[in-house]
Amino acid sequence: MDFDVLILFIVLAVILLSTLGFFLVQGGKLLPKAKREQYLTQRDPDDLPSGGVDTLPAPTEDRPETAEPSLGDGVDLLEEPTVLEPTVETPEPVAGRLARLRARLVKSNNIFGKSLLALLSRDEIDEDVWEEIEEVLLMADLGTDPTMELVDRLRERVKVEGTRDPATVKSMLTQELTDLVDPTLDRRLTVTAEGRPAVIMVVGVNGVGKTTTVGKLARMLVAEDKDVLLGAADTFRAAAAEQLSTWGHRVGVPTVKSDVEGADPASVAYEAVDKGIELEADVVMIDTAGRLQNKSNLMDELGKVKRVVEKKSAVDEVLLVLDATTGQNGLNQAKVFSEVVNVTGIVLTKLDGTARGGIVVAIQRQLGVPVKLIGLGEGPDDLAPFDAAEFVAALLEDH
Ligand SMILES: Nc1nc2c(ncn2[C@@H]2O[C@H](COP(=O)(O)OP(=O)(O)OP(=O)(O)O)[C@@H](O)[C@H]2O)c(=O)[nH]1
Repeated sequence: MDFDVLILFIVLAVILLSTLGFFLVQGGKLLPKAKREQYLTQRDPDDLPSGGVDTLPAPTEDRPETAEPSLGDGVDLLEEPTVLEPTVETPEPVAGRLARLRARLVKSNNIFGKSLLALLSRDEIDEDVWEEIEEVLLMADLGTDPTMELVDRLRERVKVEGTRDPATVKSMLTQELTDLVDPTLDRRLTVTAEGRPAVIMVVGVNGVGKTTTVGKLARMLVAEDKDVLLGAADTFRAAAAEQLSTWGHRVGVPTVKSDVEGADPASVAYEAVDKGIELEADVVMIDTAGRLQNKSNLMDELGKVKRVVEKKSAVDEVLLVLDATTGQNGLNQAKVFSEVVNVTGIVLTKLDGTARGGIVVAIQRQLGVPVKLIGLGEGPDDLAPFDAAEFVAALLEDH
């Protein structure tokens, strides 16, 4: 009898232990599985791999619980560590930046203004002189139509006013060039949005200065007391995300990035905007990888980045970064990028290294999109809002 009770007891114990074991294993899987499903349903259906770019892997089962469950595996939010606080820099105020940087513009572009002034001050302006004037304007990348228009206007005025005195010539040129550059265009950046962060995407071909521009612009916004968040959607170049977060750290701005090389840029951009909304940032700025405008798969990928972000928030600005030293080639880039992502403003970089300032006019004419910012050096505060009158004054400044 005792033996039977013992057998019964052992059988019951075995059943109890195996049931417990079953639930323990399930319990270990349930939470991550639920999390993974939640993660997958949060992804955009459009957010599929394309052109050799991988989607971010879903969280693995042994992924530790974190305070940021909404971020996919491989996407980190780099909160500014407190140890960096003492080294956080105070960027230069935006007002008066172009005045400080004007010497650079004068140095690189003054030859253009000087030649024009000299030619127009000649005692006699014959056809050869007008041809020379045309040449100077074309060399400065003003573009054919604006050059012809300007020469016609100048011819008319010289005929009517008939004066060669340098001060008058200068004021005439200032007026005509300023009209061409168009002071009436709205060049303000949209950096506020109602009830959500303003979203700025930065696009362009390789090496034009996109990441540098995002970094410099973050500094400008911080100087205006904006809370900024950066999204490193340039997942193609290994060092780009690091480069961007370094810019962010310098002014105490967090960066959302992926630690998976070649991760889906649309995912990173989406997570950045998501995090920006959660943190109630004023502005989210998304850096994208450089891509040639004739690579259709890469241009499609860029379109997708914007579309995926738009599932979360409107995109307020798409800034196309153009390298001023590449001259007319920038026009082709601008055309194609505009078709894909509806460019709202141009950032013209490296104007410190070229006498081709006329490209400002050519681009605006061709695209109907204003130049909003200009880059005048590699330094952290060498980016300035573009101002038509200041720009022309710098072109014609004596020195
Ligand atoms: N002189 C000068 N150099 C600049 C300016 N803006 C950017 N640069 C330099 O241009 C180089 C390329 O800049 P990046 O910001 O890495 O360019 P990117 O477009 O992000 O490059 P990819 O990601 O490879 O496409 C760097 O050496 C910058 O310092 C500028 O206004 N003037």
